[in-house]
Amino acid sequence: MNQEKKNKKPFKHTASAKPPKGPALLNHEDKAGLEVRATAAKLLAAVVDKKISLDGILDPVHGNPAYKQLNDQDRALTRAILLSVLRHLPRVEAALASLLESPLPQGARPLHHVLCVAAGQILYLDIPSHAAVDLAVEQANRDPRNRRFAKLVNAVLRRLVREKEAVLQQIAQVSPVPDWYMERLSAGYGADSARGIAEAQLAPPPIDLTTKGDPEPWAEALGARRLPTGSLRLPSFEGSVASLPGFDEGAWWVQDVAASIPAKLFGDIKDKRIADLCAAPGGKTAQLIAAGAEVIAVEQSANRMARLRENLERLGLKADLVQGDLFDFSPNTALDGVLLDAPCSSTGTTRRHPDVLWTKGPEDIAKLAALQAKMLRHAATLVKSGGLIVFSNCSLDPLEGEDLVADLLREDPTLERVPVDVALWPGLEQAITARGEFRTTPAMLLPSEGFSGGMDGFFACVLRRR
Ligand SMILES: C[S@@+](CC[C@H](N)C(=O)[O-])C[C@H]1O[C@@H](n2cnc3c(N)ncnc32)[C@H](O)[C@@H]1O
Repeated sequence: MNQEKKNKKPFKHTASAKPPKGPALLNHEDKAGLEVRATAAKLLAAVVDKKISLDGILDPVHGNPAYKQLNDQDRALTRAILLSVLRHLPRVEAALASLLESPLPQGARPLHHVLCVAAGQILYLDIPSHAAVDLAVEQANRDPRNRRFAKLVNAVLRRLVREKEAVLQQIAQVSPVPDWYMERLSAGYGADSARGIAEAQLAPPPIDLTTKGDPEPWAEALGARRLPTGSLRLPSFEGSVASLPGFDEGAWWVQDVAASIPAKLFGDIKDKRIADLCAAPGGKTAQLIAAGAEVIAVEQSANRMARLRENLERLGLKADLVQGDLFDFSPNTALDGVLLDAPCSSTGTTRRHPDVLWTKGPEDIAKLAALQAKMLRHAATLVKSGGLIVFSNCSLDPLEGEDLVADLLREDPTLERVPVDVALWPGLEQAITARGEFRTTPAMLLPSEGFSGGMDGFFACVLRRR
């Protein structure tokens, strides 16, 4: 018993264990593997220490140079490692802490990142553990800042490999999200639901499609699951969606099931004039056009407007495109409807963007909520009497949704809420609040045979100008 306890002692920073490999001549595969891990550690630092968004870093054109110089296969591996580490970061850190006798020295962030990248692979990815350990030790050896810790890296990671199952059980008790975020989730949803949402967002999201016309034939052609909104969920799939039937002919586009809800809230919009004020990359614009509306798509970013244009071209859909700030947009005649799918903290999309929880904080949420309230006030001036305003975003925070709308309705008596009719949304009753607003979370939509569950966190509601 004593002996066993002794063996389980956490490692000191000076721990001596099996000597790590010194700098050695690496074969081609090892070299590539090392480059991937070094890049992953560097990019992890950019996200958690410099608060740079992963989308920007991994952009194939404007992204990080170290990432851009990798081949496609190595980029995919780097991305998979980063997503996995960021998704599970509090638990990865807890696993490492349980194996260390004392915390790493304050300035040892490069070492922290090397260890996290390796531990994330060992715990959560289907990558041979010995490769993760050997490459991390080699990485430490090659970096003068980390060299003196190479033995520690070797010892800690080897023990993590040996004790993986026990460690996984132990860290399952640790909150999977940062404390600030768990506090906000708990305040908004109650402790139990908050925990459910935090666990649900650990699952990588499935791919959902919205079809231009009848989804039924495409459900069959793609072997997809039909969701309550009419969206299609692909079975587990690796590769490019561009290779699937229907892509080239523009029969569908990728859109999370939750993101497909706001545009549907207008009801029948055939021949109505609707402005989509935050339009790119255009998923909701496409839905509005496909439903028969005459659409004006407003988008501030030139790059994102170019993407929207490309997307509409592939889909064979036409809108009036206005590139500019929505605050400068005022059409000659009042509109039948306006969709404001506003820029937000994106906390509802952490299944695919786990970096959000490390690059954003409560102060960003407050700032974004204030901007959205200003946008919504402007949006409301653009519709005629009786016209509808659909407001939505992909945040889970009530400050950016329920609270903001309640404040606006209190201050502007010319607006009223049009409650969503639960009877029209069979299968999604759980997502409609007592006030008649949509509130989806990653913990909603149960899995069915062969298909995963879940949906992005979204807020959506309908307002009418009296
Ligand atoms: C959440 S995204 C919209 C997603 C889009 N509705 C869709 O379904 O594909 C928000 C968009 O608003 C744009 N945006 C932000 N501020 C804006 C402004 N002041 N005027 C117009 N567009 C803006 C951003 O560039 C971004 O493309």
